[in-house]
Amino acid sequence: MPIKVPDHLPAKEILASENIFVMDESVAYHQDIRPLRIAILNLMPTKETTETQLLRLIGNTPLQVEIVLLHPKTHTSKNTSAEHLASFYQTFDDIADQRYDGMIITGAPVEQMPFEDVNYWEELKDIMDWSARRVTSTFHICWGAQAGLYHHFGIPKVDLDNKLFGVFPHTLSKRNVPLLRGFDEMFYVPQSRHTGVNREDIAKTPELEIWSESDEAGVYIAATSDGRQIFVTGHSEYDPHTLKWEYDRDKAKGLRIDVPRNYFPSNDPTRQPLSTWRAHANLLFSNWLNYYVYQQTPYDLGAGI
Ligand SMILES: CC(=O)SCCNC(=O)CCNC(=O)[C@H](O)C(C)(C)COP(=O)(O)OP(=O)(O)OC[C@H]1O[C@@H](n2cnc3c(N)ncnc32)[C@H](O)[C@@H]1OP(=O)(O)O
Ligand SMILES: N[C@@H](CCO)C(=O)O
Repeated sequence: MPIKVPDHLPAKEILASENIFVMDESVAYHQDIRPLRIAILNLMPTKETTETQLLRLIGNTPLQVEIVLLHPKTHTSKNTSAEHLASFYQTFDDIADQRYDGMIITGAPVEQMPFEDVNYWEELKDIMDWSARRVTSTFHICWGAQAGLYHHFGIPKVDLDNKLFGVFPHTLSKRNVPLLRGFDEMFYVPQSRHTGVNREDIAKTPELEIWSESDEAGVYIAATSDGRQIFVTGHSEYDPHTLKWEYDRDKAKGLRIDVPRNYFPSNDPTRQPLSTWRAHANLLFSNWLNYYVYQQTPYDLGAGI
């Protein structure tokens, strides 16, 4: 939450230059409070795991948040039961006439096929177009970020020579960005993908800025300068054991898979991995909810965006 200070206090300028959020008394006086409405488009096959991971991070805020879970109606889920979807999920048709304060579009294990071969691609394009008009800020994760960069800006995804798999050091590429408030100069992020997006393609797109990247893992966060569209290539939401689960799964299937980098103590897969990214993940989501959703969204959603 912001620090509220008298309008002309000298410290205000210093704190603002340090990327600390300071709010004028006059703004604070006029700020109304209501629960935030967040839609999560869950494209993962492991839906219940992803729900838990995202809700854990979204729940780490003093703000009240109302969640609607969405799944694509043009895809029949193999790994999630129809009962679970019927009990807890809606589809885009149910909410298309509404506005939301925030939206999260998750990753999906379809990165190695062309976007157009994904059976819910047409539906996803409609949802992404709607999000640009009707959602204050949309947070895209991994394949969701690749899909958003491709659909909104024509940026292609590219195959990597080897799966990018492990926990990698990342740095800040732009200072004074509210999403990165409180971040360390270097922080860790799990990455688990066979594809990526070329830095040059993002850098030459006038609407986009690069906010964080990694020597080994490439661009981590790109966004429109107003933060209404945020694209995050890694999986900060992953639990401590998620990469181990993916590694064991692929080993059991006889697939060629390297030990995830910088993950197991001494790179020994028989040892228990430790989370080194949880603090940054919590900060990333609480900054997004606060600065790009709560502080930006109109009190009366019907009247705004
Ligand atoms: C790059 C990123 O975004 S990383 C995020 C993705 N990561 C993950 O999904 C990790 C967890 N997933 C997994 O471990 C595996 O997908 C498993 C174990 C759940 C299932 O694997 P498999 O049995 O090999 O594949 P399966 O045939 O069930 O398809 C897996 C998923 O791919 C997706 N998929 C496959 N083909 C298509 C297609 N043509 N169109 C759309 N989705 C497709 C679906 O989401 C499907 O699962 P769902 O029907 O339950 O939604
Ligand atoms: N993180 C995913 C990548 C596949 O898209 C997995 O390992 O299943």
